[in-house]
Amino acid sequence: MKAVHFGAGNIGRGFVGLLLHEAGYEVVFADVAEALIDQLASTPSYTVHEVGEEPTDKTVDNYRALNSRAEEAAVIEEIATADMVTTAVGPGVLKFLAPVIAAAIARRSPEAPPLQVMACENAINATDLLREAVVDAYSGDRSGLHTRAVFANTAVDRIVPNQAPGQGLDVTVETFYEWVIDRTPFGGSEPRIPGATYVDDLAPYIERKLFTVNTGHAACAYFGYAAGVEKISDAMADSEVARRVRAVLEETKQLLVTKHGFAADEQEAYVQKILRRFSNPHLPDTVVRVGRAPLRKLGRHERFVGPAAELAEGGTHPAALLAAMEAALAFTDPADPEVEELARIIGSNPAEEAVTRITGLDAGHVLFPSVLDLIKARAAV
Ligand SMILES: NC(=O)c1ccc[n+]([C@@H]2O[C@H](COP(=O)([O-])OP(=O)(O)OC[C@H]3O[C@@H](n4cnc5c(N)ncnc54)[C@H](O)[C@@H]3O)[C@@H](O)[C@H]2O)c1
Ligand SMILES: O=P(O)(O)OC[C@@H](O)[C@@H](O)[C@H](O)[C@H](O)CO
Repeated sequence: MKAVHFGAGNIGRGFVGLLLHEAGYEVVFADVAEALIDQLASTPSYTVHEVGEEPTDKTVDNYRALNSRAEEAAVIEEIATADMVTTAVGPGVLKFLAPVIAAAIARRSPEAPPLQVMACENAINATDLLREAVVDAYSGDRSGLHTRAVFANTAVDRIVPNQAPGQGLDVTVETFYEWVIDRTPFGGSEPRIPGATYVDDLAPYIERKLFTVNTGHAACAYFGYAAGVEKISDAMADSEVARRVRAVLEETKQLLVTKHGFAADEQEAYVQKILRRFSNPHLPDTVVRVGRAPLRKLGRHERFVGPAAELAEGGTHPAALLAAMEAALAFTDPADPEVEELARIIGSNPAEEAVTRITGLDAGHVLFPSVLDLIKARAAV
C-alpha cells in the first residue's frame, strides 16, 4: 500500500506519516522545502519522540521523499499509482496542490480503486475545500470523477511544536493523538488505519476539536503573549492566563453542548484533558507557533468568530471569546506575514469594512458591533 503525503513538517512527520507507517503504508512525502526533502530522501528513518508522563520513541522508515515543486511530474506519477493522498500543509495551501492531484487522478488506470483523499488540516471540512479545487482543475470527465477518487473530511489532533534546530528529522510530540475520519464517503471500503477512528457524522467531532483544542490553544497563545510569556505551558502556569482560557472554553462548551448534544460532564472532561495537554511541561511549544496566522484564525468559520457568532445568534454575549479576539489583534511576530497583513487591513480601511474583511461578519450580524469596537480600539493604538 502506498500513500503520498503533502507537507513533511511537524504534523506530517510527527503524526500522519507515523500513523500511516504504522498502518503498513509506504509513505511518499512531498514538500516544497528543499533542504527538508533532501534530508528525508537521504535518511532511511527518523524517530518520533512522544513526550509526557509515559514517553516513547517510535521509528518511521519505509518512506521516500519528493520535491513537489522541482519533481512535480514524479509526484503526479506516484499519486497515479497510490492508494491514498493526505495533506498537512495549512488550509490556504490546498488550492496549490489541487492541480497536481487532479492531473494524477486523470492518469490513474480506470481499473484502479478510487484514490482516497484526506486533508488533515485545522479547518472545518478542509477536504471539501480540496475536493472543490480538484474538481475545478480536473481535465477529464467530471461526472466520472467520483469513481476515480473518494474525498473524506477528517479531524486531526496532536500537539506537534516547532522542532529545535539541530534535531534533524526527529520530531518531538505529545503522547496524545486522535484522528477522526468521516466514514460515509468510503461506502464500506475505508482504509485500515489502526490509529484512526471512523464516524458517520464528523461535524460534532470536528467542531468540538476546533472550538475546544484550537480555540483554547489560540486563546492561551494570545493571552500568554500579552503576559510576556514564551512557552505555552508557562502561559498555562500564569493563573490569570489560565482563568481567561478557562472562561473562553466555558463559552464554547455551552455552544457545543447545546448544538451537538454532548453531555455537559463529558465535555467538561474533554476540556480538563485539553487544559492538561496545554500544560505539558515536556512539550517545547510556543505562543508564537500557536498564535501564528492570526488573520486566518480570526476568519468567519474559525476558532473564535465561528463559536462567538453562533453564541451571539443564540442570545449569549461571548465576552471571553471577544477578549481572546482582542488579544489576537494585539499579537505581533515580525516573521509572520499575516500580522503585517492584519495591521494593514486595519490601518487602511474604515473600521466597518475591516471587520468584514477580517472576520467575514456582515454589518447586520448581532456580533458585528462588538467586533467593531475591538477593531476601532485597535486602529486607535
Ligand atoms: N502542529 C500541530 O500541532 C498540528 C496539529 C493538528 C493539525 N495541524 C495542521 O496541520 C497543518 C500543518 O501544520 P504543521 O504544524 O505541520 O506546519 P509545518 O509548517 O510544520 O508544516 C507544513 C509543511 O507544508 C509544507 N508546504 C507548504 N506549502 C507546500 C506546498 N505547496 N506543497 C507541499 N508542501 C508544502 C511546508 O514546507 C512545511 O514543511 C496545518 O493545517 C495545521 O493547522 C497541525
Ligand atoms: O495549526 P494552527 O495554526 O491552526 O493552530 C495552532 C495549534 O493550535 C495547532 O497546531 C494545535 O497544536 C493542534 O491543532 C493540536 O491538535
